[in-house]
Amino acid sequence: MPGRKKHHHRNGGHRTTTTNNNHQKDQKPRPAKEASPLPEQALPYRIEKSEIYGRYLVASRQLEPGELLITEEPLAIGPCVSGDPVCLGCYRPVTLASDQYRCPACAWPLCGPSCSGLNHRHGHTADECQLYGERKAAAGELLTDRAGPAEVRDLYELVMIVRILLLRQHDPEQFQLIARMESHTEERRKNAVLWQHYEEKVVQRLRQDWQLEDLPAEQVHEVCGILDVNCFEIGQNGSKARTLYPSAFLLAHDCRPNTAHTDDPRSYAILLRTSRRVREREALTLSYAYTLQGTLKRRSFMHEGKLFWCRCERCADPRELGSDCSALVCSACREGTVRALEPLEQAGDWACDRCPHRMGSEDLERLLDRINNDLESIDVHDIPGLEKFLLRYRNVLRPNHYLLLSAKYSLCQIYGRIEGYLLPEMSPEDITRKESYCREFLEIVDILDPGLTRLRGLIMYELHAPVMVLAQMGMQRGQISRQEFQRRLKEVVKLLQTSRDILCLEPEGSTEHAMGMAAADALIKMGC
Ligand SMILES: C[S@@+](CC[C@H](N)C(=O)[O-])C[C@H]1O[C@@H](n2cnc3c(N)ncnc32)[C@H](O)[C@@H]1O
Repeated sequence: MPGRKKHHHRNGGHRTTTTNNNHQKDQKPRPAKEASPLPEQALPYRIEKSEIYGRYLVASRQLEPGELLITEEPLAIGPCVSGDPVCLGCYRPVTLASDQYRCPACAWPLCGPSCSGLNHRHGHTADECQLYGERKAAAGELLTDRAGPAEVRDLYELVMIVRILLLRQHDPEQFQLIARMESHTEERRKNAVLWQHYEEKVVQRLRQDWQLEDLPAEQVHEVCGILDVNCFEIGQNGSKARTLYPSAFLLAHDCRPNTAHTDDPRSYAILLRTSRRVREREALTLSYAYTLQGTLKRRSFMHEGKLFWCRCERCADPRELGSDCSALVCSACREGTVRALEPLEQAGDWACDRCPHRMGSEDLERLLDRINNDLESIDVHDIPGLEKFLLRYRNVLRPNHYLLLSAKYSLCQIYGRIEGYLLPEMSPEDITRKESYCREFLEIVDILDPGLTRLRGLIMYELHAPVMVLAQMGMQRGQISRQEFQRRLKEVVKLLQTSRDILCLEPEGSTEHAMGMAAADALIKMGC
């Protein structure tokens, strides 16, 4: 699957938000109007409330893996907050060059005059275009190739906020569904840096530069909070957007969740399924953070954006449920393993299990940031670069460390798929390398993201090819017995069947669904 730009730990995951409307919270929560058309008593979940989670969903009966729980279109959608400009209609990348097509009325870049998102409620609407057109000098016209990434980011950040504020007048019912979400406004107000950022970049900008003086500052801050706490990051086939969904926002977070979600590339609807069996009354959970990140990073991400400290089983375990994906090699004795002493103490020390060496969490964070920057500077298609990265840090990080796994995941995907490394021209050593990276990665995904999850489906699909090719080579060269060949073939069939079953759950038109179909084809060709 060439074309991925970022390493795995930067991808995937979910983002969510909140509201501070206590009067609304006290009402009996009801599924939103766009939620499943099933009558309330037939829904596979119900809404509960707790001191810790606030509102959250629990299974109303035992649920089997792969059950579709929620499918609903977004209440609001907009570009992600990043320095990368996208089309306001379909969220695919655009440039800011002078020859980039732009909306004739408001001057924001678009992919082209026939973009499917033009005049569409999930894209660039006439209401938004009119407002931006009136503020051309404060918005669209600033988006040129002279604009730096921070300027571009600041302008794109405004889009979804403005879209939600426009709903106030144009669709008050829809706006109310968003306003009932958690915003954590009071806690956010106490964070001076965060509050100031939104005050300057959003509130003042909209009220002064955009001359929207009538916008109440409080309401704008509320919307910013709702977005930070409840947004999902979605996208297929190159498009990237953030969305608010009417019911899916209610799911609580867990770092080893029991649901998985994907989105329809045409309607942007979320499809949320159980990834494994869920007992009646068990909380339905998804991961707000990137599954393949270490505890320190996941917890600080959730604390900064979602305003809570995660205390799930994985976060509480220094070995992260046996995955050890935050473990380091001891820099003093070179033999022991360094792990958090008290993982739920964010500022607590990390210690070696063999010698008295200790490390403060701030030093550790600095070290991890440095290694992360190193990884990010390597192109995801640069096989020698990624291999060197693995060598450079093998005496610093344990093999399952999330930063090494991230590089290994990129390698799993590109070995066998790019020029110079296509399977027929790869050496048996390189094919074996692809196989072992896939196996190492799968072992960890089986622990941290088990069941019917996209990551498992993708990695199993990647693994079937080297197992098959090496089995054929071994047989041709007389290196393995017929019995061993049959055993390996059986594994290939199992891998293809599971990846087909997982990836065919992805929406039609997505790359993953196409891979699921390729797995199904391969099985037919093998007579299975
Ligand atoms: C997307 S909202 C979920 C719905 C929210 N509980 C509500 O009542 O609107 C995310 C918020 O739920 C709470 N939350 C979700 N998962 C949690 C967890 N594992 N531990 C503590 N709080 C959690 C936090 O307040 C978080 O900011």
